[in-house]
Amino acid sequence: MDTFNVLFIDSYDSFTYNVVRLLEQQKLHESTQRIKVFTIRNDTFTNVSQLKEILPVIDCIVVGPGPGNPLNGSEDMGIINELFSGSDFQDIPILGVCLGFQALCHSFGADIIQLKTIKHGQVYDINLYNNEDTLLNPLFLSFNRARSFKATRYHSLAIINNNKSLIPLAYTTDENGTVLMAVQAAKKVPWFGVQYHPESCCSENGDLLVGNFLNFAFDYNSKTNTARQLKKLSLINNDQIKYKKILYQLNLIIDKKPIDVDLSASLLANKNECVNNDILKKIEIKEYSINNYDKPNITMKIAEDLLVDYDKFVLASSTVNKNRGEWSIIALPDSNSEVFTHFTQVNKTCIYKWRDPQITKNQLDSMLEKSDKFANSNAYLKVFSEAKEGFWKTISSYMKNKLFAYKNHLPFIGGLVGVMSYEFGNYVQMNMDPNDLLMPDAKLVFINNTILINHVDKKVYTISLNNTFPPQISDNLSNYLKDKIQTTEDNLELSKLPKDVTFDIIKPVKKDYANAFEACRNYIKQGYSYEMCLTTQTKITPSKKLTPWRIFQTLTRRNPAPFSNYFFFNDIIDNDSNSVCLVSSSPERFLKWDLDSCELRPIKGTVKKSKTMTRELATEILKTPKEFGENLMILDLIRNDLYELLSDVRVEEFMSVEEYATVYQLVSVIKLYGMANPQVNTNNYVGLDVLKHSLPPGSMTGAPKKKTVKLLQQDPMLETNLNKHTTKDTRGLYSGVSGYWSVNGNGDWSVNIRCLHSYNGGDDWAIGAGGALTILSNVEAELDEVFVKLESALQVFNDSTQI
Ligand SMILES: C=C(O[C@@H]1C=C(C(=O)O)C=C[C@H]1O)C(=O)O
Ligand SMILES: NC(=O)CC[C@H](N)C(=O)O
Repeated sequence: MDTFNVLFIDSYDSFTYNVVRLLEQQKLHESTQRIKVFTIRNDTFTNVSQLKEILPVIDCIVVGPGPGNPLNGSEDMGIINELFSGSDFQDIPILGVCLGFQALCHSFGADIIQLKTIKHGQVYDINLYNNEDTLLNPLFLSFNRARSFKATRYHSLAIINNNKSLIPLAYTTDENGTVLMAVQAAKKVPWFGVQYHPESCCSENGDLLVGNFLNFAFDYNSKTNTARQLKKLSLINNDQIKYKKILYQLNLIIDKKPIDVDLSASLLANKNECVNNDILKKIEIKEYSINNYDKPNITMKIAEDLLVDYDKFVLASSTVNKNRGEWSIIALPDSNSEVFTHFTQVNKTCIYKWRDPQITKNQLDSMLEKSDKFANSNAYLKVFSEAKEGFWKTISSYMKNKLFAYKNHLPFIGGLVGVMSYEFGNYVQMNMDPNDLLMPDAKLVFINNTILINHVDKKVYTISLNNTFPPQISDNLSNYLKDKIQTTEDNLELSKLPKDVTFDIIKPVKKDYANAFEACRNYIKQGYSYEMCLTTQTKITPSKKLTPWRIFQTLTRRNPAPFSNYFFFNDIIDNDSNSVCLVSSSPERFLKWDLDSCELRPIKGTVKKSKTMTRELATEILKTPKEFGENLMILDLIRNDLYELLSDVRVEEFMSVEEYATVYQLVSVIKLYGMANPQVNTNNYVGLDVLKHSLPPGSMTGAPKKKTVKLLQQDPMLETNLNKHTTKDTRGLYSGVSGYWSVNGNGDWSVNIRCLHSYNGGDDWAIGAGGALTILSNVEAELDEVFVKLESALQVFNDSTQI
């Protein structure tokens, strides 16, 4: 079947694929042609004549939203201004959305202004002009003229229509007065534009609008004898094929290849064959009941009472809620555990075994410095050059023949656990200074032996992938769980750190924050960003070293959270003092996946708890335009990240209020379905692809992601100046993720916030804290919010147990 080809021009926006999917979901009334959207960037071509070449096989063009301003020319717009100003495209239907709309209007001589009151993530009533021009206008066909409809706005700039050749179709009213919301270009030119975002999950009639445009384009192409149509008809078959090929190749420029096409196949194939699977023969699972004691701190008790002498990673829930915090995981690395470390600073990966007696810190350092490729024959050790991209491949090829769908109701039965930094995510650049200390950006350890705790069903499981679960631990555990656990009262001492240790704490400076805040505001005003997550770092140096575990014990008691993680990577025998550590008490799941679906739970919107701040009051505050807009922007951004890969994305919870130890948070839940259906998931994506694709978490960047990450990182007045007291220029593990990828195909990763991290085994620590800035933010309130978040982890170093 022939397709109706839409060329989508993306300006590196974070809402692009919401529009693309909306277009694809529409149907043509007069044709059975399927709508196919080909997406390119505004700078994919260096000039429009290259685009002109393929016009005969394109049925219409959609120019999407994006950061920047048409007045800045090609730097922000690529070929878009040229497209609208040249005469070669006046016979192809074009729809401009937001930035695309502004560029269209600008090409007709309309003025672009900065709105006095800027609107980002705000829902407004859109009204149609009630006059001759709009009554039968194809763009708003079947719209109910008697009433307005709601739509989301994301714009700093607006159009003043002082030009007769632009026909105004819709408007809204706000503090700025009447703001133009939709136009048709001069009557003979088949171009339309909308200032609002029809693709936002809060916009009404988005499908009707884009459907109308596509149907208009179809009619226009069939009824109008344009030069383009004539050229299309005159193309001989071979040329048609040639141009179509070019179009399909263009669509591949934005790389959406899965990390490894075989991953999902091997997972699903193994599902049926697992009875004969060699791996399965070695698996050993024991189940215990814990009816005696059901507090979430059972995880800590097991670790404290039974595992003192063992290396362990803990992914605990210290609060239990439906669908998050139901499970705790204690992962036990041992000499069989492979450790995968990636350093983005030098583009290198190391692989070795956990605490291999033959590997020393010096040896590893010198290899990292010197060799491009090195394998040590005595020890199991590999050091080689690869970029982030390569590291994803390295871990997936390691896991490939270990994956098998088995006991999928258990979240984790063994597999990779670990941490990833902010810098490990997309768009973040590292500027390496040769004198910088090397800090790993991803650390993953393969776990064979696990203790799994289900807080809801009150069950404990011991699981070994290779029949090596330490008998000592399972014996002790079984006795421990059989006896009524005596110490139901928690040891209060642990909610404080030892009295004889003092802490030197360096916090960010208010003035630097105010400067950075102002700089962010300017970027937002100019239309470069809609929301920026500005973050700070606080440095803590203890007078005497405390173990990471001791700090974790206090943190989980002081700030219970569904994602309380403990990672101490003392994986080289003589290197405890240089080890990476993360102790977190995060409320925020980034991404959970199973074989068929993914769940993301971005948090945006924070209110401090206090005696007078009730849940009702917090709910009221959290639904004000400021918090609503903050959350909606990230919600739409996450939809976009998922839609880029697959088509079945649903908002399952819309801005729920959740209560934590020190704050109320506004949370939305977005799910992606259809990964197990090969007809839908034609690229064979698995959860790991979604993780790779959507890091760093949108809630830690702001929107649009690419431009905002760049501004946060490269403008020296922002995070660089604000965090100069920490000497390092990176966010590190803060703003990254930690979690697992189980061999049964499940995964769960939380955002590293409300956490402490150290790169020297705990000699000093950093706490990151930040918040999203929008045009509605106020500097005092934002700084307060940063300190509230900071305090949720920093309170560990206060003497009091009061919250
Ligand atoms: C940046 C932090 O938190 C992020 C920002 C939030 C906000 O702006 O409301 C809420 C949760 C997190 O996504 C932090 O805790 O440091
Ligand atoms: N969402 C957009 O496309 C925004 C367009 C433009 N950068 C503005 O701020 O007005």
